[in-house]
Amino acid sequence: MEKAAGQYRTFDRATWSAMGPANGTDITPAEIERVRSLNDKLSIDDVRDVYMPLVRYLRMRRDNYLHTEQAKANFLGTDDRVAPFIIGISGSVAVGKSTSARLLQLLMNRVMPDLKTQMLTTDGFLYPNAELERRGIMARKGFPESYDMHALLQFLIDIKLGRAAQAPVYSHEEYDVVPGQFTTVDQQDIVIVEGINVLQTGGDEPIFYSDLFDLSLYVDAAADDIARWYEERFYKLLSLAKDDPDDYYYSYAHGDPQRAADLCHWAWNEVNLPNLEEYILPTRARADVVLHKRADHTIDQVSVRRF
Ligand SMILES: Nc1ncnc2c1ncn2[C@@H]1O[C@H](COP(=O)(O)OP(=O)(O)O)[C@@H](O)[C@H]1O
Ligand SMILES: CC(C)(COP(=O)(O)O)[C@@H](O)C(=O)NCCC(=O)O
Repeated sequence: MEKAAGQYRTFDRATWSAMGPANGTDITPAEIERVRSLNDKLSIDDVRDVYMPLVRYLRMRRDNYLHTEQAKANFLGTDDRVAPFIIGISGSVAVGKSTSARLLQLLMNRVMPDLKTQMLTTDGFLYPNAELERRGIMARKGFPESYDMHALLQFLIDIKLGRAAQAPVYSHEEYDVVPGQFTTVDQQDIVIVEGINVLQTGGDEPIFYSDLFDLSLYVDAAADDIARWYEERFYKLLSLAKDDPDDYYYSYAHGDPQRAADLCHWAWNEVNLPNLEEYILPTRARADVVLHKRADHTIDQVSVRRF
């Protein structure tokens, strides 16, 4: 699905940055390092020019949501606590969604200390490898059918109903879901959910799972740039894995370099790129805000959806 003509207003970085707060940001280089993913790039200028105006925009949208929900409750005569505001962050594998998600959590907690903001990823809802093997879809990890969409939908519904909700945890090092490990979301005001599938509809479920998101962001870049970032990250991960026998990449880090190169090539060309083209990019036109990255990972354009 291409963006409809006029559907978005696109701002270059200088114009967008003027919408930020006058006093910039007090984020420190150490905090930036803490949220930055391996091989991603993030600077204080990026925080000031792109993310501070974005946090202002998200805050305005959440304030409006709160007013609408309170007005609805008054009209209906209910005294329900306003449900958490759920923000989704989507985009390709290796585009840097996690950096954006962790940074937004940090900034929102800083700018709105009276509100509780939590961030989590959807990869915990991937079926465990044993189940992917049983279904014969091990080479489809990340595609819609590799997620337990029913569980993910129920998780988001529980959050909206104000119940304590538990998300399973995925380990990239083990390349599998970790048995018995969970992240709990309870009584938050804002929940940031990051994953390649957050703008998808959710298969045969009665409600569109994407409808549970109150606002969505899409991190966008040219596929050739993301392919290069994926490869650079792959070799950094390989180097980090060489001293850890439990890491999925350990045997690749020590074996024939061609075997490692083949894995990298296969994972991008046969799994992550087709997934981007067939299932992730087509959802971009539903995002409320699109952050576009250049080849050097810096954001040069911000598009805000008008309708
Ligand atoms: N094999 C791996 N081992 C350790 N960490 C990984 C591995 N693959 C990805 N990651 C990390 O997991 C996070 C999510 O990666 P990914 O799903 O590709 O999305 P994105 O790059 O858009 O955040 C990133 O922080 C990335 O650095
Ligand atoms: C776990 C992933 C599907 C990403 O999931 P996400 O956190 O974006 O929901 C992806 O990182 C992955 O493992 N893809 C399979 C092919 C590969 O090894 O890259």
